[in-house]
Amino acid sequence: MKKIFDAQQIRNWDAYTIAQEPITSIDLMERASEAFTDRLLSLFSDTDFTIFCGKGNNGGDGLAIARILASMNKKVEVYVIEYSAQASADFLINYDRLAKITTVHTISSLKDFPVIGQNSVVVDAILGSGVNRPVEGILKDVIQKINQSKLPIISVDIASGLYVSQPIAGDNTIICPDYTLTFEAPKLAFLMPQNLQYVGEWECVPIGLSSKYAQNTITSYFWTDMVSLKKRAKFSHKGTFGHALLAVGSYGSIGAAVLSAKACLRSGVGLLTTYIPSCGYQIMQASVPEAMCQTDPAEKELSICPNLEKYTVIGVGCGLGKSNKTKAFLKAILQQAKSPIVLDADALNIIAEESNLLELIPPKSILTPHPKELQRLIGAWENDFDKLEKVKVFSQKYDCIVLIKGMYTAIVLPNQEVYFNSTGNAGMATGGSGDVLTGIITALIAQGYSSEEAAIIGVFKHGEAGDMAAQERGQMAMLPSDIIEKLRW
Ligand SMILES: NC(=O)C1=CN([C@@H]2O[C@H](COP(=O)(O)OP(=O)(O)OC[C@H]3O[C@@H](n4cnc5c(N)ncnc54)[C@H](O)[C@@H]3O)[C@@H](O)[C@H]2O)[C@@H](O)CC1
Ligand SMILES: [K+]
Repeated sequence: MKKIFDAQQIRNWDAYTIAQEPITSIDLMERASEAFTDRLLSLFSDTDFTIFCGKGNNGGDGLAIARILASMNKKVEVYVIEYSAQASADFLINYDRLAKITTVHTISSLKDFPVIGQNSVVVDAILGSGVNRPVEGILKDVIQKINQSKLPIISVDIASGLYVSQPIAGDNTIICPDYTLTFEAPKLAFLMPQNLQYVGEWECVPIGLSSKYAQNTITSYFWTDMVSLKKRAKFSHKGTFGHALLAVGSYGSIGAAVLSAKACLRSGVGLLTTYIPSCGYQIMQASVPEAMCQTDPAEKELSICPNLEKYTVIGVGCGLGKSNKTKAFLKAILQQAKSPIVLDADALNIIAEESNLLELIPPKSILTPHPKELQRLIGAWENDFDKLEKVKVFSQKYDCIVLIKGMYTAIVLPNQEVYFNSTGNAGMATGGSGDVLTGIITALIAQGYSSEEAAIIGVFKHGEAGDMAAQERGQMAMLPSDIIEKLRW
């Protein structure tokens, strides 16, 4: 798990490391530039490099990277953009160091913009995490020219012009990189779908910033790049791992019920009962013999709430449909459930239509909407940051955990913490993936994980299994049932 910091916290992290390690700021810049260059060369070993530098510390990095590349006999052209009379102290030191070994060009107007060789990659070291306003004048012109170059662009730390943790206005001019190699930790901006073109592929390059600072600094944003599981006790029996009820399915959607049940069983649940419309009985018994099966008196839909007393946790929603009988069934479930439940798909659509049901959701329940379902619950949003804020308000108001599903699924907790998930791929954007996730999360709660843990771990393992399935089959061919097959705990 990594913490995600805002621009001010990043500055403080830098300063703390300089004071506590101790290391001079110019040496920290050198360390960052060496780490960047290492990774750059593993991506592009046979190319030339054209480096555009601003005059802050991001530009200072660019100059140091140029010097390191030149010292390795790489062909490097360096351009400093003259948008300001001021420059940072470390920029100036690196300028002098570089000017001793090579020519440093300047760009004062567009006529200074070079013709870049076709074998070159462009390194964007114009503005970094210090950007605080839209670019104008020569900066804007150069960024536009670079974006038009059609050459691979690698941004140092963050694309020039992109804010670390705030939305950008529609007309901002920003570098559109192929790669961002960012220092130490992810930036919130990278995780917002609207910024995709301003990030490209991204990865963190460790530069040894203080781990103590990271531990002691409070943030509400986290990056889940690993999870830890509880050890399964040796002397255990099926009762140790809970008894889950999955109330799922309707005529034509028994497949959703089957997927959620299989995923639940593959995720360590002790006992599973599926509660389905009677039309699904044979299908369920034949395809999931490990699960007990109880049927609703109605043939094609769920209509009556079963006795919930013996269950550790209830997952409800996959393939449910929205008939009036099912609406009444859901209301009864919400009224009778005594502990958190997992709500998916049509359970959420019904709640969105009948907002009086919101108050009935048991505290710490988990809601797993896809984007359309989310919009029905919280209304439209202006941008991804606004969406996040609206979900946070909703989560706190109804004391529930809400997933914003998609690339980097965000798990929003009632305490306002947000966990962005690192696993998963576009091959999972297909009907049935959500049913698998519901099964996984339900199983984790049955085994005694808190709702928060179950959501974070479940989303991570779901994505991890999806990545393995994609590796084997390719994103287009993989099925939700492949995700289940790839689950490993
Ligand atoms: N934070 C860290 O841990 C480290 C940071 N380093 C580098 O330092 C960068 C941050 O350096 P700085 O804080 O100097 O930030 P920048 O290099 O982003 O430059 C900020 C400067 O540009 C000005 N500026 C901001 N927006 C502008 C705009 N739209 N048009 C014109 N001028 C604008 C600001 O007033 C400020 O003077 C990082 O992105 C990274 O590349 C590295 O050297 C290593 C360590
Ligand atoms: K940059």
